[in-house]
Amino acid sequence: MGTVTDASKDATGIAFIDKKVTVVFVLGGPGSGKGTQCANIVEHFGFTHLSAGDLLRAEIKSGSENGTMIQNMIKEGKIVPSEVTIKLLQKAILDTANDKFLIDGFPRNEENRAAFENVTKIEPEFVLFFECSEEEMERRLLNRNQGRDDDNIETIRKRFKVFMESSVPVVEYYNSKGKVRKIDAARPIDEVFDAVKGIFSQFSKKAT
Ligand SMILES: Nc1ncnc2c1ncn2[C@@H]1O[C@H](COP(=O)(O)OP(=O)(O)OP(=O)(O)O)[C@@H](O)[C@H]1O
Ligand SMILES: Nc1ccn([C@H]2C[C@H](O)[C@@H](COP(=O)(O)O)O2)c(=O)n1
Ligand SMILES: [Mg+2]
Repeated sequence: MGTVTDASKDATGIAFIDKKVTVVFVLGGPGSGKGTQCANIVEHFGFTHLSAGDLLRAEIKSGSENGTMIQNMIKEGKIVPSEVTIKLLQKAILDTANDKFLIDGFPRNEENRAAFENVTKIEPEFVLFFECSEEEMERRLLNRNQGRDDDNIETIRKRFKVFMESSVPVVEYYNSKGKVRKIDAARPIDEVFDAVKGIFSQFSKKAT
């Protein structure tokens, strides 16, 4: 892991990422199975999974000064300002002694994408994109039963709208750079992972 000194910290006190890392962005609609497949990739290929949504939910629980703002935005299905999310991602990357990261649910809009690139100078290796119909995603979210504030039909519909309007353009941006690896995520979990494995074959398998 790279050395972090005061001189390498930015104006917000967060250190620059001065270690060489491999980053894969994992994108897809709400409920497309990003978290489920990231857990499989971690187990088989030794990546560290950073879910932007999980980091934001942990920030709410921690009692941070941004907690109420984040909670309100998540309840409304809106995207939290990039500076907040990027700071959490930077800290997680620096605090982890691994050099391979799955960044799940980020970048969610053009602001996320451009700010991450400007601040961290990290280019993703590729973007893993889970494609699934809204009908199937809605069914999965309503059955998830993890007590998430945003897994109710009203917020789910708002999340779908934000995904189409703000997140799909980010996928299109990376597609124009030849970086998107698209997966049919409507199939059963094991079949989706078979397709994911093919894409990750360039990374060595974790020793068991
Ligand atoms: N291929 C699949 N077939 C059926 N159910 C699935 C599949 N993949 C995931 N699920 C289930 O669907 C629900 C949503 O999956 P998951 O949490 O992985 O989605 P997500 O893309 O991370 O969603 P979010 O964006 O809301 O965090 C979970 O209950 C999970 O067990
Ligand atoms: N880059 C991000 C990622 C997530 N959020 C907020 C808004 C999402 O609806 C919510 C849940 O994310 P998920 O767990 O479904 O990936 O978290 C955000 O503002 N910015
Ligand atoms: Mg998730």
